[in-house]
Amino acid sequence: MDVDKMEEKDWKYHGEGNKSLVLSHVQLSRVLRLLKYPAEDSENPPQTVEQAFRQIQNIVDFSSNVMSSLLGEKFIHSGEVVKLPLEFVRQLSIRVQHQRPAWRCDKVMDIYSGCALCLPNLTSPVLHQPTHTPPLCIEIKPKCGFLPSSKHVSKDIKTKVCRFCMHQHYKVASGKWRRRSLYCPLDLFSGNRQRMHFAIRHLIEEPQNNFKIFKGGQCIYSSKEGSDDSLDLNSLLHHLRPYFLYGNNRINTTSKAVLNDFIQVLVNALLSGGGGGDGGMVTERQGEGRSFCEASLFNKERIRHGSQGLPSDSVLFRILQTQMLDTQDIEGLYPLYHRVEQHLQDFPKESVRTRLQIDGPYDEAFLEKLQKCPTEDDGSVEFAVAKVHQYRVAMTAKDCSIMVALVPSSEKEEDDEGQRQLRDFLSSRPPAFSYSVSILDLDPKPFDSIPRQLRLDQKIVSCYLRTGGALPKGSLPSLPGIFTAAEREDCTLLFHPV
Ligand SMILES: O=P(O)(O)O[C@@H]1[C@@H](OP(=O)(O)O)[C@H](OP(=O)(O)O)[C@H](O)[C@H](OP(=O)(O)O)[C@H]1OP(=O)(O)O
Ligand SMILES: Nc1ncnc2c1ncn2[C@@H]1O[C@H](COP(=O)(O)OP(=O)(O)OP(=O)(O)O)[C@@H](O)[C@H]1O
Repeated sequence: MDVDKMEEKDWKYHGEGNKSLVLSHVQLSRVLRLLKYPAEDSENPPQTVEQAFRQIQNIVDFSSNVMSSLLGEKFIHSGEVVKLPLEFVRQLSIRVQHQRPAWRCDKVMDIYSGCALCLPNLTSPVLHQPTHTPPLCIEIKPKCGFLPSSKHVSKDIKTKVCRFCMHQHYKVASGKWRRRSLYCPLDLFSGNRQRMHFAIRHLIEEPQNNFKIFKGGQCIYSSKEGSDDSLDLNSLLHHLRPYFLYGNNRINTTSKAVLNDFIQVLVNALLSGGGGGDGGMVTERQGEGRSFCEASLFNKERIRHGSQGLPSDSVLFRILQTQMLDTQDIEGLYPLYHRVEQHLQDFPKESVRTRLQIDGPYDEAFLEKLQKCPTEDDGSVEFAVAKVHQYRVAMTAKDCSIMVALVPSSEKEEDDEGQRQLRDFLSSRPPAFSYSVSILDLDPKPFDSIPRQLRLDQKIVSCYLRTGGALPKGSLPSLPGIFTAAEREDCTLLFHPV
C-alpha cells in the first residue's frame, strides 16, 4: 500500500471496538485499524509517536509470534504497521465521526501518531470474484467456552454457570444492554451440532457485540448498539434467501428452512479445518461436567447423538485450548500477579521489567516462557510471571472474534450448473460454499489489566448471586420468527437430521 498516495475519499468507516476504529478501502480488500484514546485525552496525545508505533508493532508481534503458534497460522492475519500522513488521518476522523455509534464516542480516534495497522479486509475476501454473488461473512465473538475447575475458585456458582451467562445479568443490571442474550458459549464450543445450532440461533436473536453478518463487505445484521431498535429478521432473510434457494425448494423455501440452512453451513465451517475440507479427526473434549452450563436453555437430555467433541483442527478447538491456558482462574492468578508486582517494586530497574518481558517483546522467548511453565509453584517470580503470561494469552483468546467467509461455489467449480441443481435436488442439501475462517482481534492484554479482571469477576458473581439468576421484566430477547413457543420448549424441533 502506497501511503503517499492515500486519499480520504477511498476510505470509509467500517466498525469499531473498545480500543480500535476500523476503516475499509472502497476498492481494495484492505482495512486500517487505528488506536482509540479516552475522549479526555483528545487535546493531548497520551503517548508519543514512538510509543504508538511500538504499541501497534507489539500487536503484530503478539499475533504473529505467539497467538499464531497457539491458534494455527492458517487462521491468522497479523498485518503490518503503517505510518499515515497526519492530514489524511485528521480528515478521515472528521468524516467518519457521524457514523460512529454514540456509545463508543467516549473514546476518540488517534489523530496524533499517524500509526495504524493495515490488514486484509476479512469481510470482502479476495477469493470473491466481483461478477459473482458477494460473499457472506459472519463475525462471532464467542467468549469463554469452559467452566473453571481451579481449586482457587471460591464461589461454587462459577463451576456451574459460565462467565458469559452470568455476565449477561450484570450487563443488563448495569444498563450496558437492555435485553439478555440467551447465547451460551459452552453450547457453541461443544462440537455437538444441535447445541451449536441452538447457540447460533440465540446469537441471531440477540447479537449484542457477539454476532454480525456482512454481505459484500457491508454490515447487514448487527445489534444497533445502545439502542432499543428491534432487529429486522425479515430483512436478514431477504438477504440470505438467494444463497439458499436450491433444487425443489427454489420457489417454496420457507424462512425457517433458509435460517436452518444458513446455520448448518456456518456450523460446518466452524467444525472444519478452516478452508473447505471435511474437518478431520474428532477429539474428545474435557469431562462433560465442565462443558455444560446450568444457565443454558439447551436441554441436555435431548442430545440425540451424544457429544461429538470438536475436531482438533477446527478454529473452535484451537481457541478453546488457548483459553484453557487460564488454569488458575483469576482468583488463583491474582496472588501470582501480586508476586510479580511486588518483585517489580522491590527491583524497580527497567531491566528487570524487560527481562521478565512484562510489556513484550512478544517474541519466541515470550512464547517459550509460557509454554515451558512448570506445573508446580516453586515460589519464584519466574513461575509467577509465566502464569501471568499464560493468563494474558488466555484472555486474548477469550476476547477474540472469528470471521467465517462463505462464498457460493462458482459455476466453474461446479462442473455444470444443471448437474449441480440436479445433485442439490436429489440430496436436498443446501448449495455448496467455499469458506475461509480467520481469527481477528488478537491484541495482547496489558499486564495491569489483571486487577480489573478480579474486580469484574467479583461484581459479576455477586450480581448473579444477588438476583438469583433472575432478570427484570422485559429483558429477555423476543425477536419474532427465531423461536416459536414450542421451540423454546423443545429445542430439538429446530434441527434437520444431520
Ligand atoms: O472483560 P470482558 O469479558 O467484559 O471483555 C471486554 C469486552 O467486553 P464484552 O464482555 O465482550 O462485551 C470489551 O468489548 P466491548 O467494548 O464491550 O465491545 C472489550 O473487548 C474488552 O477488551 P479491551 O479492554 O478493549 O482490550 C474486553 O476486556 P478484557 O477482559 O478482554 O480485557
Ligand atoms: N481485518 C478486518 N477485516 C474486516 N473487518 C475487521 C477487521 N478487523 C476488525 N474488523 C471489524 O472492526 C470491528 C472492530 O475491530 P476489533 O474487534 O479489532 O476492535 P477492538 O477495539 O480491538 O475490539 P474490542 O472491543 O474487542 O477490544 C470488528 O468487530 C470487525 O467487525
